[in-house]
Amino acid sequence: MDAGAELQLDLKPYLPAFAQLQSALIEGNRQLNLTALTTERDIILKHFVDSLSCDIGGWLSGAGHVLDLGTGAGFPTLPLAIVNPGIQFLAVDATRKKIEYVSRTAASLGLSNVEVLASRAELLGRDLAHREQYQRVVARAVAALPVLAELALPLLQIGGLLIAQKGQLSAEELAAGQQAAAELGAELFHVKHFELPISRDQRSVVVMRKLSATPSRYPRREGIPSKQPLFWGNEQIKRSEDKEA
Ligand SMILES: C[S@@+](CC[C@H](N)C(=O)[O-])C[C@H]1O[C@@H](n2cnc3c(N)ncnc32)[C@H](O)[C@@H]1O
Repeated sequence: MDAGAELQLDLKPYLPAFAQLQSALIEGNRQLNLTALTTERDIILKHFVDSLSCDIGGWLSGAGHVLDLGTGAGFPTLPLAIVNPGIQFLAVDATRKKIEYVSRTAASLGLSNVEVLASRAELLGRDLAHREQYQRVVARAVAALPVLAELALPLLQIGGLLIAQKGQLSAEELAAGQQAAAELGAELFHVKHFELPISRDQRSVVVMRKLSATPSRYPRREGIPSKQPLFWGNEQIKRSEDKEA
């Protein structure tokens, strides 16, 4: 079974770049402990193919600038940048050593469409150079939906889309995410549940669309969105983390 074909992608022209990315990740992991996934199969399926599934609905088409919030070791940015040379990606993470790794790896792959920034979403969301500047924000496995909504939606232009990649998603989390989106000037636009090719792991992509300017009181200061999530109790967060563990 061709995992790319299941996502309706012809990955053949990009295989050399993905092989190089895999070597960089294995090497980077030795020094920096970047990922728990270390077998070739897991890296290809659960990092590369999973990252590419971010665009399973074609939501990146027409986007010039995409911000990847909480990119970690460069996911989904690096796989997406390989297959979308016409889109400019800004990979953001709070952890500097991860961002330095992403920067080195993008340079070694010759990906001129990747820029990086070590910062927290709560700071960028209050910085006019970034607030309401992006056509798309992507985020894979970063936070519960209501938390992610507060971190990401202030960064979107009106009409822009947040594309959130999740593992299993409860109805409770989705409902809280929908309420948070409304509070922040957005709507729940689309939810797609699917299985990863080959491994058949459950995945969901949640898309929110920005409808109006986010009220200036959001995002709240660093750490508050995850400590006191909008419309979502700490007990619920704990249960959702237990389920993902
Ligand atoms: C579980 S990792 C996921 C990394 C990557 N997206 C992936 O799918 O492999 C979550 C990442 O989000 C980053 N992060 C969490 N909260 C953040 C915030 N408020 N601002 C910036 N980065 C954040 C963390 O540093 C971490 O690297």
